Amino acid sequence: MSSNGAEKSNKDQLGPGKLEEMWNRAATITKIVASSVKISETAGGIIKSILSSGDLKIVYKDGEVGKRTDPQTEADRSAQYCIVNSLQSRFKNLQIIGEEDNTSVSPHIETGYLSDVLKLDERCAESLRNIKEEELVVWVDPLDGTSEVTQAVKNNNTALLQQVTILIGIAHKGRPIAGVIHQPYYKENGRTIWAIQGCGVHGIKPAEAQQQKIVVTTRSHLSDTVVEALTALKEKGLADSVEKVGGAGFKVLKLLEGCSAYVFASAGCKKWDTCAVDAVLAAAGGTLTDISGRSLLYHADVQKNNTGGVLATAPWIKHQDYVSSIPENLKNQLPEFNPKR
Ligand SMILES: Nc1ncnc2c1ncn2[C@@H]1O[C@H](COP(=O)(O)O)[C@@H](OP(=O)(O)O)[C@H]1O
Ligand SMILES: [Mg+2]
Repeated sequence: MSSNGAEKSNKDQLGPGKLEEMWNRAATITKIVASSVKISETAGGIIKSILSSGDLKIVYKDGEVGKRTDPQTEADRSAQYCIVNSLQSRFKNLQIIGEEDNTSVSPHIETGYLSDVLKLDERCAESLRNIKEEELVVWVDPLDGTSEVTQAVKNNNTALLQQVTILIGIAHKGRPIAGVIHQPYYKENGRTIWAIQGCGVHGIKPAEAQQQKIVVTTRSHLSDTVVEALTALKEKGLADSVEKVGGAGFKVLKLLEGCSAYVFASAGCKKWDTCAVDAVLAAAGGTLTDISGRSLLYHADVQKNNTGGVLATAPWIKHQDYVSSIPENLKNQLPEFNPKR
């Protein structure tokens, strides 16, 4: 499915000459984000079509039978193929690291892009505009919330599907500078949220400060350490209630919609789960670190697991209040993972 829908509608509005001129003038980071928005939406369509077939072709990437926590479906594989190959076909020197193997029974390439991103190009700082393709690392989670997908299909619980997101994060010198989050089951047609450092967040209006402090956490990877962290936050008045929802992408969207913090005091979350949401949340004024308050690093050779856990807070929250309230013994159990650079 080479869908050129965005290009077609862009041409209608701007004319092909103008569009080409904008593309040629745009910085590399702008072009990658403009393409990633469209690619994530095409990957979302692929996921929807596989899920509607009901045949997920599940394999497990971990554990003994009966204890497995890390499933992979045909939707994960096909979405990954589309994202990685579409980006690579246009940006040959990009380093791309995806959650899944790059195989699929139904290969799709997307060549379109969103012209609205190009319109923001001039707002990009010169330091970002000068970054070369080969200096960037792209972290791809083709389907965040895979456990929720398998349960949604098994139990015919379609409400769980809104927790699915597609995440494309772009890092430079180990820090996230841009991100795309596509939520295919948001209302009828899905939505895409994207951000480039210094150019704001698009596709959502971040919520203002709230009275209630609602903390979001995992629904499928709960552990004793997560429970201990949540208990400590409740005692300090930083968690009036707790919502268990799937996926790093969906949890950060909840932070942009009024929840106060995303707490995962455990080690299973990976760099592809956090890179895009780290960039989007930072652009909105929020913060994502490990549970000890250390920034996460996204160099190509970094350890993939976020062994220090994940702690993210909404734009209106003082991040340090949450960091300080996590018990020290938990911080010691989830040690520093970042190599000294
Ligand atoms: N113990 C664990 N084992 C495997 N993956 C884990 C995990 N804990 C967290 N994750 C990954 O972190 C992401 C968010 O998890 P959660 O919804 O539990 O907060 C999920 O990404 P995927 O859905 O892309 O696999 C999930 O697989
Ligand atoms: Mg994920």
